[in-house]
Parts: sequence; structure tokens; C-alpha cells
Amino acid sequence: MASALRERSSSAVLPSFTGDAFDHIPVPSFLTAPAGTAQWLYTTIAIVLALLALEQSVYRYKKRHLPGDNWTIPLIGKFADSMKPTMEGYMKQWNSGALSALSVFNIFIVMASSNEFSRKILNSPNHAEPCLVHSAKQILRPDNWVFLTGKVHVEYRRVLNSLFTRKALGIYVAVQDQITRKYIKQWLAEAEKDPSPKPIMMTCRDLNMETSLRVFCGSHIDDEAAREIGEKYWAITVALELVNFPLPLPGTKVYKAIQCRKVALKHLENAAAKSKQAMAAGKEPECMLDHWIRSMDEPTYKGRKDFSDLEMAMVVFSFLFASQDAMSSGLIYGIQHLADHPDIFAKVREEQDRVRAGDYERPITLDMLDEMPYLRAFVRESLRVKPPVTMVPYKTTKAFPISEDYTVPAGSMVIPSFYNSLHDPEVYPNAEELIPERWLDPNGSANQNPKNYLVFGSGPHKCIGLEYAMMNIALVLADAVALMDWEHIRTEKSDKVQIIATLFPQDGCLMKFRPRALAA
Ligand code: HEM
Repeated sequence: MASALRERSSSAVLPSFTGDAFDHIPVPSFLTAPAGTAQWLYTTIAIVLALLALEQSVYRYKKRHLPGDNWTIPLIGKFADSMKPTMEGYMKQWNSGALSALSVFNIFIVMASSNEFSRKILNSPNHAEPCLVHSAKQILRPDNWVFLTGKVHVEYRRVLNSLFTRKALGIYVAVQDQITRKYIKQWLAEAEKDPSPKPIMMTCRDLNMETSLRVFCGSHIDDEAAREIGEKYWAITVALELVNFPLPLPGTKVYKAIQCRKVALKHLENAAAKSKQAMAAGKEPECMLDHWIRSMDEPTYKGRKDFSDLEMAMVVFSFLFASQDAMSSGLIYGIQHLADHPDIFAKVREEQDRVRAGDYERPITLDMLDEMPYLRAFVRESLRVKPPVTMVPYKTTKAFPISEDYTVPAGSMVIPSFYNSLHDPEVYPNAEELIPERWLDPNGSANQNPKNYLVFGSGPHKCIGLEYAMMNIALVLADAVALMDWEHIRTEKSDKVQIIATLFPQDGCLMKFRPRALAA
């Protein structure tokens, strides 16, 4: 095709453009260039045009009958949209069909929006594997365990599951409670000095970061290192776009995120070494690293024991990476939802008062959380209404016959989306409304259709930290409800969603906190 175009362009009739009548029109220099140069230029243009035509043909061939644009913007496709994603844009895509197509930087993408197709992608490890966002491999390092697949992934995960047993959660809950109380004291002290409403987005992120670092590394990470990781981590959050600029050149978001990872890994590796020393010296486990090292000595332990400091650091970093944004989103919407529903707030507080029996200084334990079913139902419901993670990019490893009439080509991105499953009115009547009670009835449709609850994904890569995540959000809300009075200052942006890797209220959730006025 290119050679045919070349032949045609070399014999193109130009003289009519060089006649007297056109003398006043500036002629581009390449048209007046010597014959050899012009021919070279026409050839180049012809090749470029042919490649552009080929790009469109390949896109249309892959897309077939799926809903989606019939043409893709040359080279970049929907890159501009992916730079500034909006909930409205995503919803338009999800509602255009159970499967729909688009292309970004020549990556062919199939978006799945129904429960059936989303679950099928998550549960077909022989056809598709997670690719997170494109930048994740550059940020986490390609040798991070999260990129393992198949049997090796299952085996690695089996070891890591021991980090989320009830025994382990019992260690973490004490750390979480201590840090949450420290932050609540700080918020109240700041509010006393300046009672104006403050956005809680960054405050919640800081609380989550400190909680994670202390739960994972305890005192094996010093305050300075924790502060440095916390400060730099925002570079990683902003680099988590669906598709980034392909090369991590200096100045790009991915480059900055990689620099942050290097700093974090250095500190985490150090923490792993210190934890090994502490456990060898017979100290009591105080964090996840300690628990991990100690559990490998238990007679029932089966699996590898030779984890290097770097390997342990990479696991901890993967947890930080997977949790920081999702936890912050879940917590912020938890606070906003509670503040905006005084009836629900009152029920949560009544439960707190009952379980704590007037002793608000006593640290929360796992047993106490077990006695708070209404709070746990609220957390579940809040995450359903505003799922922090609305989709997870996967990649097809071979042609994937996803439906009777469509096969996703090998090497495509396939994106299971969770929003429609979580807002399915058949399973969740009045799906847009926040109704914790729907989780209190074991025979209700919410509990009877667990397959719809995709907040934490499904299949071999389902969120490993889901119990810990729900426990942490519940604990922060429990302490905040028990110890403070709240006021949410609503703006016209409170219900609008901002997407920075996960979902946040556009105004950052403006809150006023006061010490709780307890009846004398
Ligand atoms: C509200 C908070 C959280 C939400 C909404 C969330 C959601 C998710 C989702 C949707 C996935 C992908 C699942 C799939 O592909 O099927 C995932 C994976 C993962 N999550 Fe979470 N997550 C949260 C908190 C956490 C926490 C606290 C940790 C660790 C402490 C964590 C660690 C991970 C890891 C390591 C994976 C990858 C698992 C694998 O590939 O085997 N997440 N999470």
C-alpha cells in the first residue's frame, strides 16, 4: 500500500499550483525543493498516512460491534480523557454497554461494566492477569510479588495470608487505636485554635499513612523516615492514571513516583532488618513485620522462610501502594456519609455508648468490634455507595472469548468495573441510598448476592487486606463518633466526585470537629 501511494505521489501534477495566478500565495518550501527531496517527503507523508489508516483499521477490527467511538484519535486515542477522568465520563462508558471499547496510546481497551463480565475477567487467570495501571510496574518494580501469576502467585499469597489472621489483626488493632486517638487529639487541638471548617482529605491521608507504617513496621521505622515517606507519597498517588506518558522521563509523574519508591524501599528494608534483630532477641511482636518473622518459626508454618530484607520491604510497599488511596477514600466517604445522615450517626453512637459502657479511654479490641454490627454494616454500605476502587485494569494473555459473540484480542487491556454491580437495583433496592440495615438481614438480597459486592474484587487477586481495611475504617469512625461532635459544611461540590486514583468528594469534605458534649 505504501509503495502504491509512493508511485502515485511521485507522478502528482503540481504545475497548476505554480502558475502566475498563484504567484502571491506563499508556497511551502518542500514544494519548491529539488525533485529528490520532494519525492522523499511525499514518501514519508504517504507512509505516515498509511500507518494512520492502518491504526484505524486495526482499532475497528478489534472493536468489531462493541459500543465505542468508530474512530480513534491518531496515536493518543482517548489520552486527554484519561488525564482528567470524571465520574460522568466513566458512567457514560459503563452505560454504553456491558462491554465497550476504546483506545489510549494504541492500547486497545475493553471495559466491562456488568457483574457477569467483570467477574469473568477477575476469575479467568488463564486468559487475563492484573496489569494494574500501566505505571504500576515502573513504580512497584517488576519483581514485586503482586505481578506474580498462576501457581507461584497462589503460593506467595498463602504465606502473606498469615499476615491477616485474627491473631495478627489483634496486634494491629491496638496500634490503629493508639494512632487514631493521637490524631483525634490533634484535630481537636487545632479546632480549638481555629474553629473554621477544614477539608479532611489530607488529614485522613496522613492518618492512614502513619497507621499503615506503624502497623506494618512498628517502631522499626523512625519518625523522620515515616514523615519522609508520607510527604513524598503523593507523587505516587498522582502517577496512578489509567494510562501515563509511556516513558518515565525526568519531570514526568512516573519518574517522580519512582524516586519516591526508592526512598520508601530504603527505609522499609532497614525496618525489615531491625525487625529480624528484634525477633531474634526474643522481643514481643508489635507489628506486621514482627508477626511475619515470628510466624515462620511456628511448627504449623509451611512455606518459604528465606525472605530477604528487600523482599519483605517490597511486600510492605505493595501493601502501602494498594491501601493508601483506597483507605483514604473509604474513610473520607465514611465520615461524609455519617455526618450527612444524622439518623445513622445516632445509631452508630448509641452502639458505641453501649459497647464502651461509659469508658471512652479503653482501647478498642477485636472483641469490641465484634459487638458493633451496626457500625460494620455502615462501613460495608458506605464502601458500596462510593466504592474507592471503581475498576481494576487487567491484560489478556491470550485471545479471551468473553461472550458468545466477542473475543477480546490477546494483549488488550480489559477493565472489570464494579460500579454497576454495586448499584444494581435488583440486589440493592434504592441503590443510590445509604441503608446500613440492608446488611443486617442475613436473608436480605444484599447478603444473598455476595457476588455483587465487588468493592474488593474477586478471584485469585481479590484484596488480601479486606478484613484489615474494613476494621481500620470502622475503628477510626468508632473513635471519632465516640469522642467528637461533628459538623459537615456542605458545598455544591460535596456530592461531586473527584478521581485521583480513587474517589474523593470534590470539596475535600469540610468538617468542624468539637470535643463530644457528654451528658453530665
Ligand atoms: C478500602 C480499602 C481497600 C479497597 C477498596 C481495596 C480494593 C482492592 C481491589 C479492588 C483489589 C483488586 C482485586 C482484584 O483484582 O480482584 C485489591 C487488591 C489488593 N489489595 Fe486492596 N483494597 C483496600 C485496602 C487494602 C489494604 C489495607 C491492603 C493491605 C494491607 C490491600 C492490599 C491489596 C493487595 C496486596 C492486592 C493485590 C492482591 C493480589 O494481587 O493477590 N488492600 N484491593
